Amino acid sequence: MKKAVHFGAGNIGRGFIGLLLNLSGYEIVFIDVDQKLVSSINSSDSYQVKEVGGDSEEEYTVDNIRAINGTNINEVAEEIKDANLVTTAVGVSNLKFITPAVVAGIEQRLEACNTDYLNLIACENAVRATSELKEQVYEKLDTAQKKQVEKYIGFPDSAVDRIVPPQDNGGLEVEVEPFSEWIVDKTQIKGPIPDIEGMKLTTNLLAFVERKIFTLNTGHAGTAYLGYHKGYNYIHEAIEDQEIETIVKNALLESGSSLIKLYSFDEEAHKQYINKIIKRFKNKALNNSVIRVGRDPIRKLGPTDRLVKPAMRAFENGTFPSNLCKCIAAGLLFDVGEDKTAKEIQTAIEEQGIETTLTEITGINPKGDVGQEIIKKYYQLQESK
Ligand SMILES: NC(=O)C1=CN([C@@H]2O[C@H](COP(=O)(O)OP(=O)(O)OC[C@H]3O[C@@H](n4cnc5c(N)ncnc54)[C@H](O)[C@@H]3O)[C@@H](O)[C@H]2O)C=CC1
Ligand SMILES: O=P(O)(O)OC[C@H]1O[C@](O)(CO)[C@@H](O)[C@@H]1O
Repeated sequence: MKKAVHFGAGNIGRGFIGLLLNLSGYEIVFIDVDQKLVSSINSSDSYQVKEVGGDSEEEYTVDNIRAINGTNINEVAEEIKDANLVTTAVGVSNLKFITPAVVAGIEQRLEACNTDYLNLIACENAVRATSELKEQVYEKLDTAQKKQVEKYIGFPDSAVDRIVPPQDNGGLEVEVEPFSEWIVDKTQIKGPIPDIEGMKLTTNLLAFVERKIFTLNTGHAGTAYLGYHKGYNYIHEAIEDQEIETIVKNALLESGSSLIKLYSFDEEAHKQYINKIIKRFKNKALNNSVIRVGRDPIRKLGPTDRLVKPAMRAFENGTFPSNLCKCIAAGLLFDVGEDKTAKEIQTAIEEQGIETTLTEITGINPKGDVGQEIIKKYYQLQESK
């Protein structure tokens, strides 16, 4: 049986990548730092994945699973030594923490003269997350090792699209939306293409990953921040608010204006793509909380992330991003007490004011047209609270 080592046994790990690997006949070794989760996987033969909120609600059993605590680097390396595939869904900022185990696993393969091809695919919400992991891994390898790795080990980038909210059942079962899309860069795969059900291949990954992140994630973050501001608990409630739906839809059209130009997308097809995403946000069965979707606003309001990058691109391409500016302004007002970076933003605003904070978080010049618009919207939203 083929073996996949998957880092991150959370929502996407169990509810999407784990499911596809199981459907494709892989044994899955989950690596996680949450010991409770590790023990729970090891004491279960299987778990259920349920599609909710669609026309047909499929249910799947994922079996052939076991788990290892990610802090046991040697044990993880032993598994990578003879694995057929390595995948991750740990959160892009955690990739640096799995690098030591990945490097140790690669070293073990090299020492064992294992020349079977291996591909490592990061399934994270970021443009070129696998390339980021590859860079971190390469920093730790010497020239001879890198030469071998270049021959046998691929680091394909990918785009992952499936909404899987946090689960509150206390077990391993995961409820997911029916839609899913996993697109992998074919040009970066080493050796034969892994046969994975539901994994699509492309030679133009950047177009797909940017289309996904600067539409779905842009819209999700905007809905979360505007929804939180208006006192909604869930994404589906927020997007049913006509005012929020209009702002989010227009923000996606602003973002889309550059995507259409950059990647020659068909304008009508892109509008349909936006409409379908807004419909997915309306899935009541997911109970996706605005606090979770908006989590970590410092990352989500970063210069290359889902709101600021499309806003600046739209502006540079001649579309004024007033709706994206409103979403960014709402993000700066996301004062969720238990969210570490939301708190940091609020403290920065209190201590040094909105202008300096805006530049620090987003890289946007507060005196420029976009900066001025965000600040104006920030004060308007603050007053309307
Ligand atoms: N949930 C969703 O709807 C989607 C999530 N994503 C992306 O997938 C990734 C994972 O997201 P979720 O599954 O929602 O998060 P999650 O928080 O449910 O799962 C992440 C898991 O990774 C584990 N983890 C963290 N650091 C680790 C480490 N150093 N070693 C091993 N395990 C570690 C955590 O303990 C947790 O179990 C993120 O990059 C997210 O942006 C992408 C598309 C959709
Ligand atoms: O980006 P994060 O904080 O990991 O959150 C998970 C993400 O998963 C999604 O729900 C679906 O891709 C996003 O909208 C959300 O931002």
